[in-house]
Order: sequence, then C-alpha cells, then structure tokens
Amino acid sequence: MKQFTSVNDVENIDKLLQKALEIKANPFAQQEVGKNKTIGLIFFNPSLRTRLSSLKAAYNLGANVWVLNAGADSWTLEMQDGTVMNGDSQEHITEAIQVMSAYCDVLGVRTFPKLQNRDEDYQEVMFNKVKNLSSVPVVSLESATLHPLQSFADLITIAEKINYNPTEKLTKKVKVVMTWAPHPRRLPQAVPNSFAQWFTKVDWVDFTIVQPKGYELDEQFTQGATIAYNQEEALKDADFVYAKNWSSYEQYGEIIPQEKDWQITMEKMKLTNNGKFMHCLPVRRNVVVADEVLDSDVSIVIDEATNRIFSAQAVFHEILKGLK
Ligand SMILES: NCCC[C@H](NC(=O)CCC(=O)O)C(=O)O
Ligand SMILES: NC(=O)OP(=O)(O)O
Repeated sequence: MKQFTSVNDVENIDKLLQKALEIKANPFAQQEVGKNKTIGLIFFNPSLRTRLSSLKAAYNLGANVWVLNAGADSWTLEMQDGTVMNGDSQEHITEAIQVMSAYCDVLGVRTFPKLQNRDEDYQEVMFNKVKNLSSVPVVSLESATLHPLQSFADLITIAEKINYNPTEKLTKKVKVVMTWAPHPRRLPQAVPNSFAQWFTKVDWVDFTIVQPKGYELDEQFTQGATIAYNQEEALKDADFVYAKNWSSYEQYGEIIPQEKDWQITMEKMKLTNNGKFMHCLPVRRNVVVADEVLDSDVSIVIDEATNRIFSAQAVFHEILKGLK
C-alpha cells in the first residue's frame, strides 16, 4: 500500500479485513515492521480517537511516533500561496510539510472541510496540498470528504459481530442502515461519504442510506446503495444501524430544519432485527441518540472505537512493509 486516502487505495478489502482481525488477535506479533520507523501525525482539527488509536497502533508495531496539533503547538501556518506574510501567519505550509515529512516515514493528516466552498472541499485542496508536499506516504486521519480509517474500523466491528468467515458464503446478506440524525452544528459529510464508499463495495452487505429530502450525499460515494427517506420503514429488519449527522451536500454545508424527529430511540431500535447501534463518536446524547440506546447492550460504539486501533495498525503495517 502506497498511501491510504480512501478505500480506493485498498487492493483487496477482504484481505485487509483478515489482516486487521489477525492483528487484533495478536497485536504485538509484528514489532519488526516498525523498528527504526517513525509515524508523524498532524492534526489541523481536534481529535480523541484518531489521535490516541494511531499512537497505540504505532506502539503495537514497534514504531516511534510524534504528534503535532498544527496551529496550537506550532507556528501559525499560512495555507495560501503567493501571500505577503506580514500578518499573523508565521510559517508557510510549503516549508512546514516538507520539514515534517523529513522527520517521519509515514505522515498522517487530519484536515476538516471549511463547509463554505463545495468545490474546494470536494477537490480536497488542503489534503492534497499536504500530500503533494510530503516526501513520505500519507494516511488520511479524516479529510474534507472522507474518513477511511473510521469506515474500516466499522467494517471490522460488523465482521466481528457476525463472526464473518471469508471462506463461508453467508446464506443471507447483512442489512446495514446508515441513518441521518439531528445535530445542532453544521457537520462534514466525510464520515457518511466514506462509510457509503466502503459498504457499497462489500458484497455480503445489503446497504441502505436513509435521510430527509435535501440531505442526499454526493452520488460518487453512494452508487449501489438503496436510498430511502422513511426512517421507520428503512430500519425494519436492520442488523446494524449506523447513525450520523451531516450537513446538506446540495445546499452545501447547511442545516435544513426537520419536522420529524430523526433521533434514534429504543422504540426505533425495536423495529430492527435485534439490530446493533453504531456511531463513530463523538456523539451528542439525546440529540443524535437517546441515552437508553447508548447505555444498553444494543450499542457497539465502544467496540468501534476500540477497532480504530486495528484499522490503523493494519494500514500502517501495510505501508511500512512496503518501505525500503
Ligand atoms: N471524527 C469523527 C467525527 C468528526 C466530526 N464531528 C464533529 O465535529 C462533532 C462535533 C460536535 O458535536 O460539535 C464530523 O462529524 O465529521
Ligand atoms: N471517530 C473519530 O474519528 O473520533 P475523533 O474525531 O475523536 O478522532
């Protein structure tokens, strides 16, 4: 693997899934792979899980690791080219990334969208700038439009829960429903785009996206999914319910007020096939999902967060293995 920016960098999803499950069963077996290697992590936005699970993954592989919270820990970085830097910015991204990539063998980067200009966000201007300036392979720690380490951890979690065995054909597909949920702030589409991009490629999954009108995601990620608008209807017989808020793609970055309450409650979970509740976290309690769901054994959000270690470890392992 030469980089990890989306599922398209994965040659064989099933093989990578097997790798992650093997690593989880035996997390310290590959300490040679990371020996004398350094993983650098740059965060332009906040993080709890991605930051800590990436550190843990690097340690498990015997690698060294550093983290920089850009802007907070470092000089204030200038992102625009051709600027006269006589204001608050102290260092240009051009030097900063070249220098930081000289200090590591793999570079992880988090860059959220600004949610102002759809073209700029969807062209991944910021992430690509970093990627092009880096002299080492780049891993997405969530970019403007995608969060592949999260989706891969979600896949590991579902595979585990159903005791997935790649050599045995499932008699019935697993029904996974991704549902839009309410939120007080304008949030990116990265998590749902990425989840859709991965799960439309898993042939043992029957994948539905349910959302209010106006919240349709970019079709480049959702092709192959069943698109629905009635939440109760869609939840029927679901094995897994993946809740997430996202702002509108069409009315870019906006919140379109809803009459119906899209919050996930126990009553709604009862419509499913004993379905499990999933969320990438952080989650707003009693807005996105009711306490009664999150605090019950229906919820597998902690399993997902735990599997962030193994999605990162499998990806770092594949990239480090390919380095000279
Ligand atoms: N990395 C996981 C999700 C990150 C981000 N959530 C947030 O910003 C939630 C913040 C809040 O609840 O105000 C998102 O939706 O893309
Ligand atoms: N799910 C996730 O990526 O969490 P953080 O934003 O805390 O890293």
